[in-house]
Amino acid sequence: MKHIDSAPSTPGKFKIEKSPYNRLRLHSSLAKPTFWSLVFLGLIFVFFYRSPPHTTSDLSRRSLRTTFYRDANFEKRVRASAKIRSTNGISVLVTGAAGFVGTHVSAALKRRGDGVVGLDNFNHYYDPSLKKARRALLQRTGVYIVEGDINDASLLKKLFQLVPFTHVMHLAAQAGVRYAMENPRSYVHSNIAGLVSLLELCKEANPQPSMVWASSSSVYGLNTKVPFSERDRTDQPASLYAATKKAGEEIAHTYNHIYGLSLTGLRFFTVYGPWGRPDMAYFFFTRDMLKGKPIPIFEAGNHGTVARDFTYIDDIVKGCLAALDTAEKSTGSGGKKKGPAQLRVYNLGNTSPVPVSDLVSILERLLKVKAKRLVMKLPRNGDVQFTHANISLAQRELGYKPTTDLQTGLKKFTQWYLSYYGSGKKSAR
Ligand SMILES: O=C(O)[C@H]1O[C@H](OP(=O)(O)OP(=O)(O)OC[C@H]2O[C@@H](n3ccc(=O)[nH]c3=O)[C@H](O)[C@@H]2O)[C@H](O)[C@@H](O)[C@H]1O
Repeated sequence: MKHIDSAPSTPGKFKIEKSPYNRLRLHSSLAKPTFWSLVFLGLIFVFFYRSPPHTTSDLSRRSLRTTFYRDANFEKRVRASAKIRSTNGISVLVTGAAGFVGTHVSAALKRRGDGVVGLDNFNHYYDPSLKKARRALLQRTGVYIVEGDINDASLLKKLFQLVPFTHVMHLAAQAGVRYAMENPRSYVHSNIAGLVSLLELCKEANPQPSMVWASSSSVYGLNTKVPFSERDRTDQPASLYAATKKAGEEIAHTYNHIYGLSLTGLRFFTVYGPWGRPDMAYFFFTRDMLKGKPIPIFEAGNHGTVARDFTYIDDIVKGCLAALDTAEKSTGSGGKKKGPAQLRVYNLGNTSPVPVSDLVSILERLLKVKAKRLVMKLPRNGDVQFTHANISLAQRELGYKPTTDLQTGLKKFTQWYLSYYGSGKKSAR
């Protein structure tokens, strides 16, 4: 898997002794604060203003990005994609539309006659050819995906000028709990800076759209009270990914409070299914089992079971659409709040956790191969031992009712996997 950002920028590696400024510091007490101010400003620059991809091709793509949307064809495509074809239909900007959940949600909205415009930066966190294949799939249903980043304020502004979106389905994010230790800045870039960039546009828009966005089951972190309820504590994240999603929930509170934006966060529980994410365990277990490679299965201390409340994509899509359909209008306009607005958070899980070893047994039966199980200790890099959703709030307020068990869902996934990659030669990266 290629990484978004391989440029080293670890502040700990900053070798202050070798700096020429060091000598100046010894000779002038006046220079001391200046030197440290420079170091401080430098660090701020490195952490907050440098966007993750920095290759030459990325830079040229960025300059293209700022101009391509002045093209009349671009405007025509966006408007056509945003066209509402049903009575009471809504007009939705879907961020992360070439992602796993984004593709399924966009297709479902389009199918029922809503206007949908996609936005995706097609980054290289996992194989972008899968994202392009999802884009082709959506193109056939009439959904156009604009290639761009949620941090690109002028692009967002342009899209809001072209289409008075009633709703934003915000699914663009840096996902994955373990990768956060490799590339922490990409999480800040997408899940915090990107979210704020989008909320800034939403708050300025007239009319303001209602936003539904992807939070995560990982916000429950080290919480041990099961099943996880929205009322439980979420102040002990076990990964930076979880921390950025939790920060997103607090940021949502602020924009709701100050600007009257209607905001709904959905805590997804380990979503799986066809067209899924190759970085997730069920996906790469399938790939590696078919190749005869060993698969690492985590267990907690004292041979404790590691389990997940795996949730099938179609159930998640129903939850997303229900959240959009029950979202009240934002109350502000042009950056001004006119009254209190809706602020919601829901668990979208399956309510039946399954041990990871059972998931592997199901895959063995479906793929007709014996897994080479490599049982190992749960690494301390962000994983939690189990997740289990209490979904009564979503049931009551969204009519959310998951109907797909893991066996059925994985059957659909493996059928898709084998038809997309074949059983061996062309396998997922
Ligand atoms: O609900 C979420 O909010 C998150 O769900 C997903 O995270 P997780 O639930 O951790 O899924 P995933 O990596 O597939 O690991 C599944 C299981 O396999 C175990 N696991 C994993 C890797 C491995 O090599 N071995 C192993 O046993 C592992 O310990 C775990 O028990 C999304 O990736 C994340 O973006 C976020 O959306």
